Amino acid sequence: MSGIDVRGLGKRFGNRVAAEGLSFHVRPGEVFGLLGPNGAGKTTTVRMLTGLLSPSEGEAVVWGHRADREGESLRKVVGLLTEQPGLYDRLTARENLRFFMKLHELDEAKAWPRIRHYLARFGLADREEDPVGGFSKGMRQKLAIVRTLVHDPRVIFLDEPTSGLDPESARTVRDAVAELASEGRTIVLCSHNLAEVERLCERVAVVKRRLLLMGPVRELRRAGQSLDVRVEGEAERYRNVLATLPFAPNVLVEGMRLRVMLEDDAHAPDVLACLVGAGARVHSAVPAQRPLEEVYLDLLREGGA
Ligand SMILES: Nc1ncnc2c1ncn2[C@@H]1O[C@H](COP(=O)(O)OP(=O)(O)OP(=O)(O)O)[C@@H](O)[C@H]1O
Repeated sequence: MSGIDVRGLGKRFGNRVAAEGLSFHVRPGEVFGLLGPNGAGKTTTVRMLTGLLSPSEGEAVVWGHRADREGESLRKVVGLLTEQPGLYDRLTARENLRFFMKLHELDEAKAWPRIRHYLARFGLADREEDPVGGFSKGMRQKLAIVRTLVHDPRVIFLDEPTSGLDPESARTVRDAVAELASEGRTIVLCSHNLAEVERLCERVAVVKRRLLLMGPVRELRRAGQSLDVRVEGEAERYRNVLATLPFAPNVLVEGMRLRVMLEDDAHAPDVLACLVGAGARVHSAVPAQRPLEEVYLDLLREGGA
């Protein structure tokens, strides 16, 4: 089966629970975001899904291979970009890539055209013969991504792929990620860059040992929608009257502005009627979606231990 299927996956290190009860499915062609604060268990999860760590509970099937039992066949279909990709400084870019081609027992003649395509894609075509020791941080990161792709993996795990890249290089990487997904590959992106996750991922899972929330990015943002109202005079005086509404919206006040958090935007007219009924002169009312970052931080504040 293609994609990733995770059921009740968990890992303990001694008494410490790094992950528990994780269940989710990622489709082919999907870019799936794995979010969570430091120490939430993302790396542990990725290591289990790539066969590097055996789970304490549950199971994962990655592109048809049981992650805990079929390590060898799994490695053929999975590419992993870790946070600190080890490249050999004394070797050239080409020698580094050849080393990994050998590990994967690839037919070099067949693989090079594809690899050269990626080198060109990431602006490294003319650096093939240069020792990696002289590469900038960004060039190393891009070479590490090319290395992740040497064996043409169907499932790609990317841990902070744009970390240390300048905006232009970050965009090249984002475009490449979208392209790889459009070719039908499954991509799991671990990132603390929520704007990037918002741009690239269709769905995200927020983890903190367990799964706190999972869903399409669009829906998560909708859950964080608000109505930004500008009134005449101090907005503070309307705070109490809004609190009497049956759906009791959460209200932030700043000068003449009220930010009214709504669970359902069908309540927006009730909010406005209530304000006008209380004598407010409303200058503007604009529906706004909160950025994923705010929704995420709220979730972690409220969220499970
Ligand atoms: N090999 C290990 N031995 C003992 N504890 C470990 C080991 N690997 C991870 N842990 C623990 O498991 C928990 C989850 O760590 P993990 O690295 O998976 O988090 P993360 O979400 O990837 O964090 P970050 O965003 O900081 O990279 C942490 O408490 C960590 O100390």
